Amino acid sequence: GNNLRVWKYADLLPVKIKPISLNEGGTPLFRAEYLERELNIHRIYVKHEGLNPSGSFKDRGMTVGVTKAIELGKKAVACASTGNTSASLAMYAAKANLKAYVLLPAGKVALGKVAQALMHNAKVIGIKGNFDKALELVREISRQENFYLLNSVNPFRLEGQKTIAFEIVDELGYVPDRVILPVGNAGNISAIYKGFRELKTLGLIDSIPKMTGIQAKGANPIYRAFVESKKVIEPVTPETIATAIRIGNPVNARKALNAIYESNGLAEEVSDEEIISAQKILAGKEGIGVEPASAASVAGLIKLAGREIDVDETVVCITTGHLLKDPEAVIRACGSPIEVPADIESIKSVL
Ligand SMILES: Cc1ncc(COP(=O)(O)O)c(/C=C/C(=O)C(=O)O)c1O
Repeated sequence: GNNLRVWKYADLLPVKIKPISLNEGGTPLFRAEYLERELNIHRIYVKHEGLNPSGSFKDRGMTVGVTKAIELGKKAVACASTGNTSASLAMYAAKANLKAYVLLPAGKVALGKVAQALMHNAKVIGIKGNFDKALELVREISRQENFYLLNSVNPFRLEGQKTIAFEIVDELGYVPDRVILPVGNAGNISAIYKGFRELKTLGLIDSIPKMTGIQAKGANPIYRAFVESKKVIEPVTPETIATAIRIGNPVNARKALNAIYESNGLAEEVSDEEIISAQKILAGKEGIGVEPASAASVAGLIKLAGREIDVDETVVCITTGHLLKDPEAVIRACGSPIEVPADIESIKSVL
């Protein structure tokens, strides 16, 4: 079997059979020393979920969700996706010998994610519409075709993702003051909050971190609801280079706003420029390579430092996806490599 990681917490996961597992979870909690110095904040950790088998945190939800599909005798699984859910679904469905169907917003999914969904043998369908439309369609198609729907409307996805909270407490040995993460469909912030709430109910911890959700300025319905202290959102037409969180009508908005309010947390928005700047700092100064949407958590940290975040806080930023997911975004941000004649002089002229 696997070396336990997510399934170390099997007693808190709603699955009876042997799990479909690819060694998901157990991701590192890196100390962000450059950012601590720059922002003058006591402790900053980065939990790099890009180091999961498919390169994103989605694997935690899929190991539980796909195992549940087997338990329920399903023959096919499906999802709509901005990319990472589809990559993870395809990978776990392959392991489980299940048919996988994914709907993607055509032309708006990072190349690495499409490559994964294709090679892991999913039926990959691009629709001429946004993620929100794709989700609406895949819910109807799954009903008609009896596919097991594995978007985060499926509670078993959130059960797996709550293990992020368990690992943070296990690794730190205490509860951090704040957890900062990017928010798109808002499943992850809801799941992590649930994890902390369960630990508190079990008497294993006595405080809960301030859940701090970061959205792209162009896809910010939860941020807008938060600033107006609302419990429901107004959908927006999403636009951001952080295509993983290019979502206008998050299905878990109510749970996410509840998590933010109950934990005395907050929501913040960051521009595409702030996201790319944070992506470069993480890679160039901390050695942590993430895709644009993941860097939103650190862009939010930078924006909130000195304003909402106290200097003596211990903060955990969740970076949700690996840099390799979106190589084209890197070329756009850094430019292409310089090309020179193959001789010493030419090389020395550009060092
Ligand atoms: C890298 C990355 N960072 C953050 C998010 C936001 O998490 P949620 O707020 O739980 O949605 C996603 C989400 C991706 C999808 O929604 C999908 O793959 O369909 C992501 O891939």
